[in-house]
Order: sequence, then structure tokens, then C-alpha cells
Amino acid sequence: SFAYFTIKDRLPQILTRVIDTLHRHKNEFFEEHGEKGVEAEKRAISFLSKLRNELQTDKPVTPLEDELPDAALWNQYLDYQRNLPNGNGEPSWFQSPWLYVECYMYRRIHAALAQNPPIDNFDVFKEGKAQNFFESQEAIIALCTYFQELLKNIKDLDEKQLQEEFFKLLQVSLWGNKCDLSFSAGEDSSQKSSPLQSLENMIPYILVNDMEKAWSLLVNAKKNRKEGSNVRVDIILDNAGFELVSDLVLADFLLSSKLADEVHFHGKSIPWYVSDTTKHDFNWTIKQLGSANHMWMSRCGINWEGNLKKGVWVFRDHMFWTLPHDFSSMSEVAPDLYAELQKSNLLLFKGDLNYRKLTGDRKWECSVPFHQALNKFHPAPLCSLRTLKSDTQVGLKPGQGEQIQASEPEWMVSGKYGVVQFD
Ligand SMILES: O=P(O)(O)OC[C@H]1O[C@](O)(CO)[C@@H](O)[C@@H]1O
Ligand SMILES: [Mn+2]
Repeated sequence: SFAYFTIKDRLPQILTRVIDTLHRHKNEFFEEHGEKGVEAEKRAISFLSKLRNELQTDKPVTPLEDELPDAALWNQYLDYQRNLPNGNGEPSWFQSPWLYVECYMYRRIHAALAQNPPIDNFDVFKEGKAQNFFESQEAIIALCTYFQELLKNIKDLDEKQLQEEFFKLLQVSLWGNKCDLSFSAGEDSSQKSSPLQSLENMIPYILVNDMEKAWSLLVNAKKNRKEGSNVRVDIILDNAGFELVSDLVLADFLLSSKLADEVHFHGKSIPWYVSDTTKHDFNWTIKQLGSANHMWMSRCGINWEGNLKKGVWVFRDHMFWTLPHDFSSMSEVAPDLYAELQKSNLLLFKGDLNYRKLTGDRKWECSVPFHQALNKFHPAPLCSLRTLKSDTQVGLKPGQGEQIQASEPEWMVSGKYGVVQFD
């Protein structure tokens, strides 16, 4: 299965890259913190080498020994896995649910750094995320330019024209999800070509296309909005780099077109799945754009900083997003976050990992309804924008999955297909 390939090949590669990254920063740690920095680096590397060895030799998953705020929840989850009636007994790397052990690896990487001051704030994936941003420069310029031109006459657009633009930017954000770095084990995965040019040709690759549903929901929310109440959209972010910029453009469009009054972004509180967006990545990206040597790029960055200052854009991170739990347990494990999401008119979930967590990462028949796979997770109307990079897919027409499978056995993991799936 794809899970086997991931645990056997991809995850050890990612760990090796993390170890290399620390090696490469040795001088920097020394310059910043002296001998203490170098000692901390050595301890972190030995912790990570041990982790890689445990993984590759299928050792049991061990309780977390750090005192970070989520440690108890992780250890409870390990107990839960141990006691599953249909489980394999003692959880180990090759004998446990993929979602669980993969999340666990990223949590252990975090522990390797967090437990070792003075390098405890070092994000081992930061360089890769920045590189993805810079290598997508041209695509970012093309998108920012298109968008700023659009803003010039957005007031004159009729409903049909607004809908067209909404669909375009939704698709850019969907295909932006091709650009993650965990899929390629950290290898370059930037957006090279203009993101708007090929949208028409990519329509056939959108296997579930609920863009109309998302549109009607927003139009109706606006029409039915009560005096003094706001239409709110939440974007549960995935990757930094080009994908994040495409999400920010979409969010700006929602405000500028007055389809929404506020947008709340949800990011990760620790480095996650190589390229996922943390608060630092979020602010860094907006700063980079603002100070770019390109008029439309910097216009975007400056406007977005203004949106944050005005409070019409809000960034939040919550520990739940980096726990191993699927979303059906959110109301129990993180009732505060669930209640927060209930305040939204529309939740946009970006990316593959969020899709796995929405559907419980189960081996569903492809024709099982999305609503059923969500297993009662429904804080508000929601829509997933995801390119297929793991073998879980629901909500297809009967026979649709089988038909693609016959000619393209890799269709579920190649990132070539996508869904805009609404519940
Ligand atoms: O950034 P995304 O879209 O969540 O993708 C993350 C990648 O990590 C995985 O979730 C697991 O390796 C893949 O399914 C996917 O390729
Ligand atoms: Mn990701």
C-alpha cells in the first residue's frame, strides 16, 4: 500500500534530511549560542538518529517523555491504540495506522528540537519552505498581477462575472496544493508555470466539483445576513510557499468582492509535514510580499498586513491540528476549537492531510458519500480543496474510481487529480 511505501522510504528520507539540515547549521548555532548551541545540536541529532532506527526496525511506538502541553494527549492516544479491540496489540511503526505513526514522527522531530535549548525554536523545515516560496516567484508574480488587475474593476462586475472569478481563484488554490514538500520527501515542488493559464485544461481532473455549491452558499449567506452580523469564512491552511499565496489571494477576493466580511486562517503550532504553515511562515510570507521589488506583489503584501491589523483577517493555531486524531473526535478532544469553527459560514479545508483527517483515513469504497465518511464532523458547512496524494477517496459516482483505476493505477497518489468537495 501507499502507507507501506511512505513508512519504508519516504519518512526515513525526511528524517535524514532533517539530520543533514542540523549538521549544516552547526556553525550558525555556534555563532549564535557558542558551545551550548553545538551541544544542543548533537543531542538533537542523536535523538533523531535513534528515532530513524526505531522506525526502520519496526520498534514499538514509545510514550512521549517531554513536557510539552500536548504530551499527555499523545500518550492517551497511544493507550487508545494499544487497546483497540481490532488492533495489532503493541503499536509499532509498521503495524499501526499510517495516520497515527506519521503524525507521531513529526511530533518526535519537534521534541528533538524543543527539548534542546538554546536551539529549541529552530524550524528544521524553514529553509525548504522559503526555497519553495522563492522558486515559485514567477507564478506568484503572475497571480498577484492578475489579482490586482481584477481589483481595479471588481466593483463593476455582475454576479455571473464574480462567480467566474471565484471559480478561477478556487481552482488556483486547489492546484496550489500540488506544491507540498512532504509528498516529494522535501524535493523541489514549487509552482513553475503561470497558475491561471491551464485551468480550463485541468477541469477534467477535478473528480468532484462542488464549486457551485460553495458559491451559492456564500451568495445566500450574504443575502440573508442580519444587521450587524458578519459573513465569516475559515481557511484551514495546508502548505506554505505557493499554496499559501494562492489561499491568501482567495481570501482577499472574498473580502474585496464582499462575499465575506472576515476570514479566519488556521495554521500549525509546530513544524508539520515538512511544508505546513506555521504562524511564523504566515507572517514571513506576507512580509516578503510586502517588501518585494515588484509593484503588484508588494501591493498584495501591504494590503494583507492591513487586513490583519484591521482584524478582518485573523490567524489562529490550535494544538488539535497537530494531534493524530481525525476530525470526528474534535468536538470531544478540542471542544473550544469545534465551537470556534461553528461560528463560521464556510470552512475551507486545504490539502491531503486534512482530507485524510476529515474521512478518518479509512479504506472507504470510493462511492461512499462524503457526509458518511465525515462521521458526524459538521461544525459548519465545509468544503475540501485537495489534490489526491494518498489512497483515500470518497463521494465519487459509482464506477468512477474503477474506471480511472483501469487506465491509471497511480491516480490516487500522483497529485494529478483533485476534488472540490462540499458537505
Ligand atoms: O500537504 P498535503 O496536501 O496535506 O500532503 C501531505 C502529504 O503527506 C501525506 O499526507 C503523507 O505522506 C500524503 O498523503 C501527502 O502526500
Ligand atoms: Mn501539507
